[in-house]
Amino acid sequence: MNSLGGIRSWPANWRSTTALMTTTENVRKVPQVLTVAGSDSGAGAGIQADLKVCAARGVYCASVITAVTAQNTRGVQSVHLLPPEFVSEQLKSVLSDFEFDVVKTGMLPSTEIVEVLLQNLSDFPVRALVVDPVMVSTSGHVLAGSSILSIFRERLLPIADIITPNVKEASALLGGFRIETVADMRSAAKLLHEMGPRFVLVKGGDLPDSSNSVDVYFDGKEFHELRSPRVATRNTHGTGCTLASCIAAELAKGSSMLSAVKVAKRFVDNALDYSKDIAIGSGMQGPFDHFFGLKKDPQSSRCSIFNPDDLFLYAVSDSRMNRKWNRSIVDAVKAAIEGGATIIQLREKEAETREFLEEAKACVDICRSHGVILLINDRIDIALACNADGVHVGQSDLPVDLVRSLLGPDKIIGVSCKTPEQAHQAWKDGADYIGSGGVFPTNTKANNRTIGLDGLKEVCDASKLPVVAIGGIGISNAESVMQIDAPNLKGVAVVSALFDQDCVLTQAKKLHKTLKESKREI
Ligand SMILES: Cc1ncc(COP(=O)(O)OP(=O)(O)O)c(N)n1
Ligand SMILES: Cc1ncsc1CCOP(=O)(O)O
Repeated sequence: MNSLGGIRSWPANWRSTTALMTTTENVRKVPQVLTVAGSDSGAGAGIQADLKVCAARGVYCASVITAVTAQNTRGVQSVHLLPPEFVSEQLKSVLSDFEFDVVKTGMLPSTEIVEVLLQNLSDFPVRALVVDPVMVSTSGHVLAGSSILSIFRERLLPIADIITPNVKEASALLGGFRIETVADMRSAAKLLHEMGPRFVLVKGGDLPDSSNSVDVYFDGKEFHELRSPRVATRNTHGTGCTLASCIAAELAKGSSMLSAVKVAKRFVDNALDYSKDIAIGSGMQGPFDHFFGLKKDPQSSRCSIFNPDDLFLYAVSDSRMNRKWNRSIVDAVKAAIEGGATIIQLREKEAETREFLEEAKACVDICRSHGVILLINDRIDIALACNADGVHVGQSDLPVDLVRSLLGPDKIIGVSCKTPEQAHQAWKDGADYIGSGGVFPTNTKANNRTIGLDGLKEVCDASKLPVVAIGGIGISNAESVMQIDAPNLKGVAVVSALFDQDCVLTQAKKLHKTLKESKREI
């Protein structure tokens, strides 16, 4: 928090000071979040959603209730505000006892309740504050009126680490600022940032006419547009609370802010997708299932953190090239990420196991701090030992179904496929994506049959999984790959175009720009 005192070392000391540390022998400190929000009797949003999200993400969550709503899938029938003194009693009770890593706020329905929250946060400082400025329910019911706007602007936002308004809330906080486009969202994020929060996430789910939902993240210097395909479902009640409490949970576990936001967005997207057909209640806004990640059905619930758009610029490392250019894997990976790589694979064919493990661990740290996925080529043992996000295997490596049983439901598995039959098998065996190529001739992999753009298209057409193209791809031909007519082709995987180059950072930036200018964007 910015000015209420307490620990103010974000983000440099964040990892080292939080979460999971053993305080004395046999005592384990569990990451802890406090949610200060309203109760939803239908349990899709509010306190109930926050508790479920934290449980699903492995974080303890305590709850201070500000209001009780009579609410179901048809809407909000009635709201009962708790007396501010009693909200204060609850706050004192838990803040004086627990060591919260993060406080997350939801429905703060009156100025008096915001006042008691501010007073208690001043008395009991916490490390981070996530503010979801809840104002109107999904069904259109006002949950916090315009009277709270000035205390939000003047006193709550300045001490928030991140605020997560939707476009209507952002507009209200900015006195009616019109937000109709992603460009408007960027302007709004900038103006909100000037009010004092360290990070701003403006959620664009309510913007019309886009097949993607775009959220705009601003850290005071840089913007990130986080896109995901819209899920056609009535079960969207509670998405805002879920996103904010997942951010809080990930921060409590030690994530950087960008990583927490990316994981939270994927969590919401995957929960919506998993739950799109469930039927709870008879109204227009159904709840979704926060515990999809715990289900064991291999086809539907595996990839709790995998977003196919991450395949956009897939950087595959190569030890020979790093040696040739005299740089470490870690430096190469860092430069690739800084240049725009959206996923990293360590493909170190000649590395000694022990040395590879140490390098892989360092790369995991870098990737986590940037919110970028890291996969290991072929080596299931290294992937498990360094807790990578998953593996990429070929047709002559361990079979995918066995890899899945070794890695469990949450890890990402990619598999190389040159034919429609292999693509179908990969899906049946529980892979998350396929890599298809060599699209063009390459010197990086010996004796590798080239399948061309036509072969790639055939594989994409047959694949139920997202596809990334590989083999001989670089700045000069990336556009021709992205322009093949295949909606599941999500990006390109490259080795030499990034790593057999003088400057990885420059090449990654150029390739990222080329891909963005070609047909598909994330
Ligand atoms: C994204 C991606 N696609 C394909 C490959 C090739 O993997 P594989 O067939 O296992 O060959 P090797 O990489 O082991 O030579 C890949 N690595 N990444
Ligand atoms: C690993 C792999 N699998 C198919 S082609 C290939 C090599 C890709 O390397 P480059 O991007 O340098 O052509």
